[in-house]
Amino acid sequence: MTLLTQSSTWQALSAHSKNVPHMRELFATDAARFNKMSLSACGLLLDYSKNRATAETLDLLFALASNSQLEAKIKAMFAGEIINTTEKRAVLHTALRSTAEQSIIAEGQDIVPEVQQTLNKMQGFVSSVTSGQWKGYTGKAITDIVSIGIGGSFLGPKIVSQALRPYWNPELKCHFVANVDGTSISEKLKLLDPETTLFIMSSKSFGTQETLTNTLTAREWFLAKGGLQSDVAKHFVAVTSNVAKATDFGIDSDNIFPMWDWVGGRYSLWSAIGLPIALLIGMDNFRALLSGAHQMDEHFANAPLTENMPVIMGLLSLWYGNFFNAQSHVVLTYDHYLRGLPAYFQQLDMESNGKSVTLNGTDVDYSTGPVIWGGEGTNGQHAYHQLLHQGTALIPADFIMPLQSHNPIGEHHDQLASNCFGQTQALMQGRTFDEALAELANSALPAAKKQLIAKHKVMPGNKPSNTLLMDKLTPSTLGALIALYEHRTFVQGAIWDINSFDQWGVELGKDLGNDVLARIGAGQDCDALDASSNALINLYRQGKI
Ligand SMILES: O=P(O)(O)OC[C@H]1O[C@H](O)[C@H](O)[C@@H](O)[C@@H]1O
Repeated sequence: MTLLTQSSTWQALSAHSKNVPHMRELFATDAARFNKMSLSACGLLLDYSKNRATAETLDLLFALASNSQLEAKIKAMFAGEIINTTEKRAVLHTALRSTAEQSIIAEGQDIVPEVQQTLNKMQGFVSSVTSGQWKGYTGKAITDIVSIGIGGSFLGPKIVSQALRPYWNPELKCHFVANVDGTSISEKLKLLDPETTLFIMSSKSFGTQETLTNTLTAREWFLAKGGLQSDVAKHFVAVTSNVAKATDFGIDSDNIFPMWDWVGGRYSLWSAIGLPIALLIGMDNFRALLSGAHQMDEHFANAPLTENMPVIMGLLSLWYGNFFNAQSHVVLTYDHYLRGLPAYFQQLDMESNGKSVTLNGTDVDYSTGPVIWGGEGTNGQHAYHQLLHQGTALIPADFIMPLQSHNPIGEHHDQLASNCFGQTQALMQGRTFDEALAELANSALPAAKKQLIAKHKVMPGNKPSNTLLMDKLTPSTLGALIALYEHRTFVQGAIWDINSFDQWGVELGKDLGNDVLARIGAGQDCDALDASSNALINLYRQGKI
């Protein structure tokens, strides 16, 4: 057994998990439950009262956090200690949204000045492109940006841009290409004019196959359409921590925006990887996004554990995963602009906490990161919510909704809000057999049939949810919201004692993919691998089944 599961707090939580009353009862016996179990910070309000938790539950969870040295681990991250031990890196995405007055040391050097310099370089670039001063090779202003990148170099820019659509510069369009499937880039290129298109190649490593291949294809297209090699600098810029490789690739050194080893890919939208966002919403709004995240950093670093939003959310999710066998967690966004957020949180959390050994290499004997999934409300209510209400799996849910809409037409927003709140209520209270039977009182069905139908209409309730509200979706509230989930992920990784900042599983896929590519391109059929892989490669080589 690991020290964690042997600990008296863990054992106490395990025993306590069998004795928590149904939430209906918890609400019926405490009119102040919402007041006690809700919290405001950084423009967000978290209602966590619809959870299977009593004061004793929370005390035990906070004790678990304290015993896991959570506060010291938070300090270590902010202080730039090498907490990504397998890759020997500090984890300092928080430095990207620090104030210019702060001083943050990584590997013996204050990194705030270079963060500020890069922001200033982004500012100059954004103003040059959006003012029309930056010209394409025929002297025309840029109208279209194509952001090429994958993983963290794609999801952050894409989803934040999508979320902040009301703030877009109407003169500019942005397209995202991630997939190496030639269809993705081909369909985009069909829409574009090489004279007015600017490509941003985003790759921290500058070694990711998909991104390099898509960039080469974009460059070939540009040259085939009439651009000259000497025009490439006007149409291609890169964001990378590997400046040497980008220069070798042919990107003009003035057009390279740096990032650093101490920023993980899935935490990088705050760096120059966020350039497509900055181009679309302008630098002031981009800085407001950073500032919202910075406020959440301050809250996370300074609020006591019992009033700390990421800590509370992290602990409650861990409670269900480790003590109620919940294997997934659903994120439901009641705002069309936030429809991409579940996919963003999916990468953030699953790539971070999909681990099974502790920092010192011991196999864990508890479950770690759950499957994160979700979608936009209200659409899910007409689909997978059925399983949330009556399925056999316990799936804790986060409901996220702004109180004010950017598009306040008629009764739309009232209906959206009523669906959001109605769902959390239904999940919590469910419907008893007697209630279901009473609803059938006026039907003409025979008594036995009523009993049967009532049985099918029973919903156990007691399904946990958090509700996160904000006044309005703005760059600042979005920044705080994303940072909240980053830190929630950190809290869980810290308690599980795993490295939330490496991704060896993803790396293996890349290595084997390259090996298979070489075998596909070889002059002969493959017989060196397992029978299935050999057969699949050879069928592919033949081009038919
Ligand atoms: O930015 P790049 O170096 O091209 O990396 C892109 C992506 O590659 C890998 O798959 C990592 O697991 C991701 O976290 C990363 O964001």
